[in-house]
Amino acid sequence: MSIEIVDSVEDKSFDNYVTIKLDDSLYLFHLVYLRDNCTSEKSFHEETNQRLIDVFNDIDLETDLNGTPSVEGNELVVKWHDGHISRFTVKWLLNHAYYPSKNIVKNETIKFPSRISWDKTRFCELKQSKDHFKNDYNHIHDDIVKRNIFHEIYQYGFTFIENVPVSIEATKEVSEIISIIRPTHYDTGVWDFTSDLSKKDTAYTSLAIDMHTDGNYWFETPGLQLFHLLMHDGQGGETRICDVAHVLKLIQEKASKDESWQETLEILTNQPIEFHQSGESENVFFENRYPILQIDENGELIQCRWNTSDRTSMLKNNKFSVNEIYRAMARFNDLINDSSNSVRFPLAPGTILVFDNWRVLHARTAFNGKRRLCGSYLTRDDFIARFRSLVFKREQWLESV
Ligand SMILES: C[N+](C)(C)CCCC[C@H](N)C(=O)O
Ligand SMILES: O=C(O)CCC(=O)C(=O)O
Repeated sequence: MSIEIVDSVEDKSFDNYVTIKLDDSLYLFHLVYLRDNCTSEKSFHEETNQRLIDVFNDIDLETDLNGTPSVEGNELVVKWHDGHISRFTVKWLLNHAYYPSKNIVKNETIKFPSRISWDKTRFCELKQSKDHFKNDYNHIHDDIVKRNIFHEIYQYGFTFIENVPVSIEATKEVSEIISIIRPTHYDTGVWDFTSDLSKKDTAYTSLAIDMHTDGNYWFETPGLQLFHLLMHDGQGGETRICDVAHVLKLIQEKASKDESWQETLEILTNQPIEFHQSGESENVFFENRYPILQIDENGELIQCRWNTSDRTSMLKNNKFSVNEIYRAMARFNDLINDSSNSVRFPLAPGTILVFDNWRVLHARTAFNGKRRLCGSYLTRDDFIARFRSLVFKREQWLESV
């Protein structure tokens, strides 16, 4: 595919551009964009994959954005008036084309596997199938490479790892294989708790806790959460989980047919709700800037923040009437607790449950007897970064940054 320069302006600073013809299509690149993204040794650090030239501080924006484009071999070459020379391959130009956009790399190879939402029926099908959620501690590194653990957490929002030694050490080991343990005031590492109110939170009691995500009172809510039951010599204490990605689809489906559900969706995705953690006198946490459901421009779930026990009693800076807010919350609560949308199972020593705390709600039934649960909060960025490096070869990724 050969490059043909169709048009260019080269002496008007930010307004400079070059229009090229590639494969019978026209693409326009502003010269400031090409200068900023020059891949020459002087402009870009090959090993760290970072810019070396700061286009805003290192060059004179009035004169150094002026350049003369030409074609040499099969590369677009820009000779800048300060003497610097940039060269761009056809693949780079197509991959970075933005006017119009034609991102050949991202469309074809640099996409994460799709997320797969589930209800109770789908959960049971997956759980009963022989090739889902059957990760084994003794083969954990194979299970990671065989596209299970990381893929299941990313695609389904949770997974199980079996045959884990019933210990804090093994739980820490598994946590650190998956991501980096997020230290908090509960514990700087793997937390190990029982119903002794050692921390002033109902998790440290034997009370039931309804469906919730943890850490809604933090700006940085825990990305993943990991549970490993160490022992329980009583009844109850069962876990329930629900996929909010699935519940969001149900709400969107209802909203597409019913105005009152449109308002419900509007409230859930736009009304900021306040959360707090005030049980500990020396640590009082509070966050009030986010709605129950954050969704992206495609209507996909970014994050759910829900916890009836940690929600504050304040509803003052409202975008909606209080009665409508409660109606919307009640509808959400009904859906997440609907037995067709949630599953219930006992945790068991030796089996780790790890889940996406931005997507999967969890709950606990009341219990009696001595119960010891350990686990960890895991950072989300490091999980996604490790997952990305499993899914993409670095060179694939480099072409798209
Ligand atoms: C997990 N661990 C027992 C350490 C803390 C539990 C904190 C629960 C808190 N109400 C929240 O929802 O964030
Ligand atoms: O005790 C459990 O099973 C879980 C407690 C809980 O929900 C939490 O720690 O967030």
